[in-house]
Amino acid sequence: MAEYNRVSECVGLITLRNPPVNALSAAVRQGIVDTVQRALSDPNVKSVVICGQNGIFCGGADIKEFRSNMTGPPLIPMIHAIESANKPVVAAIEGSALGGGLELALGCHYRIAHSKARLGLPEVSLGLLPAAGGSQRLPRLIGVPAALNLITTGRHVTAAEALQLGIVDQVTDHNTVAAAVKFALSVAGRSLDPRRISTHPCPQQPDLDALFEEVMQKVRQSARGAIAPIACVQAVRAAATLPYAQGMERERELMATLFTSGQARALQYCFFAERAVGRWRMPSGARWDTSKPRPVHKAAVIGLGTMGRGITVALAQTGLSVIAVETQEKQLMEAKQAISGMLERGAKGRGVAPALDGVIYSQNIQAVADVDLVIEAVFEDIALKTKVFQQLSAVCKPGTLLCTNTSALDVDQLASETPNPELVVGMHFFAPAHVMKLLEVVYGPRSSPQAVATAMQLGKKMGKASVAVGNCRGFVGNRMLKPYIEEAFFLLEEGATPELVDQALEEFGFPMGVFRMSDLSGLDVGWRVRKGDGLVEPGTASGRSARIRQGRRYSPLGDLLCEEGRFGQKTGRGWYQYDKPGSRVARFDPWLHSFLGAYRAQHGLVARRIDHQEVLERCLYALINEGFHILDDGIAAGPEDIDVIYVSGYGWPRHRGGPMFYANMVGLAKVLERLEHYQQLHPEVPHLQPSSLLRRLVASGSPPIHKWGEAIKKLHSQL
Ligand SMILES: CC(C)(COP(=O)(O)OP(=O)(O)OC[C@H]1O[C@@H](n2cnc3c(N)ncnc32)[C@H](O)[C@@H]1OP(=O)(O)O)[C@@H](O)C(=O)NCCC(=O)NCCSC(=O)CC(=O)CCCCCCCCCCCCC(=O)O
Ligand SMILES: NC(=O)C1=CN([C@@H]2O[C@H](COP(=O)(O)OP(=O)(O)OC[C@H]3O[C@@H](n4cnc5c(N)ncnc54)[C@H](O)[C@@H]3O)[C@@H](O)[C@H]2O)C=CC1
Repeated sequence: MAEYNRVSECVGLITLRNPPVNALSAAVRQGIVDTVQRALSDPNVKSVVICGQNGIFCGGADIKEFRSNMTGPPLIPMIHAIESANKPVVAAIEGSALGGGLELALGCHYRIAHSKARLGLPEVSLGLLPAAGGSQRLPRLIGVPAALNLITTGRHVTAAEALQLGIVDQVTDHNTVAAAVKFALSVAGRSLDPRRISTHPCPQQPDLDALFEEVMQKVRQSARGAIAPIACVQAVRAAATLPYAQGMERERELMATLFTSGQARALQYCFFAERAVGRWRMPSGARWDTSKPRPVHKAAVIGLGTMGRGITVALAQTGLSVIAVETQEKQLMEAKQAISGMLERGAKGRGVAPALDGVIYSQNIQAVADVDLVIEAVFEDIALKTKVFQQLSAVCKPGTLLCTNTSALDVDQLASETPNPELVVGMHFFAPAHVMKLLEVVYGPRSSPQAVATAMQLGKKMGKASVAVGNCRGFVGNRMLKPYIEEAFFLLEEGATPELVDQALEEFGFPMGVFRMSDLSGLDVGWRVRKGDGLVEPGTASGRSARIRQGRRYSPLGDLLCEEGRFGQKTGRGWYQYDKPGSRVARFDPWLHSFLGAYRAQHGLVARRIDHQEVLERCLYALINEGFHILDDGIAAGPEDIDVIYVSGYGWPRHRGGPMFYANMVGLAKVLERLEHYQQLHPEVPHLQPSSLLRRLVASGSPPIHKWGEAIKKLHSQL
């Protein structure tokens, strides 16, 4: 709703009231229509101010309404009525003015913002465009290049940048509403014609065609198949080339296509999923709203290799004091230099001072005695980690939380080696840890809810998409990756090439296909794990039996490449070749292709034609199938948890919503049918055996994804 008051005798003050972000629900839109009419028809009112309650102007359209029958007054005529008003209307912007919220403000004649406010048109990140006139008014106000940048990226700007761009007229450090009321009084009676943005022509822009061509090319490249950024460019082009009314018609047409698209559904699902994972719950019944995190002021990182360095930076950037411990002197010196460099570069990007003094370096584990939380990032070796955890238990003050960044070791086993297993959780960061958004917080049966709450809160403070997951081999992300990679290897054996597999996955929207990714992260990583699992054998045996290990189909292709010293980018050779070690541009490698040919001949495999559809079905459905096992096992609390992990940590295209959302879109029955089909063809591949949860969901009528939680509970209670 919107509340109306008369202040300073002749200013009509309209306050949007719809916590928490004053989204433009039907009731709020109705409230705005009614109160604007009231203010305009009151002869005592000379000017109008629109603000939002609780320090936030407006978070835009109510996204939850998009999936329902939208009722209430539409935004476009509402904003038009404000712009056409014969009394000045001033937007008093505190907190955020986003999407429809900024479009509302652009319909006002003046905009005053608090210095801490943020403004933006983030619709593109929801698969939409600013379709309440935003795509037509913003270019008229700030010019085509700046508007293109804001609308195609959806980025939020600070009040200072908004002032510089000309989006707002004034920025205040004081009470924004008071400043806006004062301003509204000062402009009462002035001509409003120059203030109606829709009546302006777009500022002249030399060589408009070249500009749009260049932007379109860039946007197509970065969009990876997303359609909204392209529609945003087309809408701004309409603003630049057509009269306002025709531009609005184009905006409507483009929005009509986007609004009902699967991509918009996927992106809006991601928006809510990212928030839902913060409301974590454990199988024990412990949950986010009943578990109080401990305060963390001082933290420690043990082991300053690749991961420890990034984790130290991420912690220091949140303002924590960090004790960084590394036993090897040379490593310590290198780490110090690297961490300082990362902190300086990060601070420069954010226009703040680097937190160099926030990090204290030591070679002695005793230095961590008074920290609140430790993150261990030493070599992936259970004996070493156990020793470190025992040392930490002896050194740290009582109650210190002990976290491990292990990627594959058993968190429960580590916990059981300490006197206080309830204080142990996994904090699984992804490389580079100060950049990658994802954090898996891994709890064991003995982890206390407070320990989980503390790690989750710390993750949030570091700006991570933090997801609480149960303990199992590979946790959620890497466990699902295993069948995906294995299928890619099998496809090579059967006739595919790394280029074909990667192209299919990249066209689907992954930034890199599985083989380019493997070259980037290093083939030796998986090799070490497979060796540890006893799967690697000398590469001389041939025939089918050589490719069955531990009772299931196994492809030794990755091992054979490693035996050749082909570890990927770091050695300049892997699934592709590179100009030199460390180079990034993957090139076709004739050696690899003759190697594949020889390998198939040795094993009696006849190459067949494999198309993109088979690549996608086998790699993605195998991964999704594992996701259903994970849900069935209770390792992830819901499909949103899996999807957030995949979108924020594994390059799953956001406009496809995550693997479980994708399965829901494709149709569970179809996923099941294709898995059954491939399982019949490859009976020695257990990960193609459809999960019993998938079967049961299909049998129960394939409920939509938001009902899976309920359905799983019901299915489990029937077991
Ligand atoms: C605002 C924020 C920056 C606040 O952040 P923070 O404080 O961190 O809080 P959060 O945890 O993010 O949020 C708290 C809580 O609020 C919920 N929420 C936030 N924003 C919204 C929202 N806009 N709608 C609903 N709910 C919202 C959030 O989910 C949390 O709740 P929880 O999930 O329960 O935990 C931050 O929240 C933020 O960034 N919000 C989103 C801002 C945004 O993206 N805004 C843009 C929205 S889209 C928009 O505005 C588009 C338009 O206005 C266009 C309107 C046109 C629509 C007309 C449809 C016409 C259809 C065309 C068919 C044509 C047919 C034909 O003609 O033929
Ligand atoms: N590298 C990656 O991409 C990822 C690694 N991980 C996990 O993070 C952990 C660390 O991995 P990396 O950083 O890659 O290893 P790394 O080999 O780069 O660094 C490990 C560091 O620990 C130091 N160290 C060893 N024993 C120590 C001790 N007792 N006290 C203090 N320092 C000690 C070593 O000197 C070395 O500098 C491993 O458990 C790994 O599985 C998790 C996610 C991703």
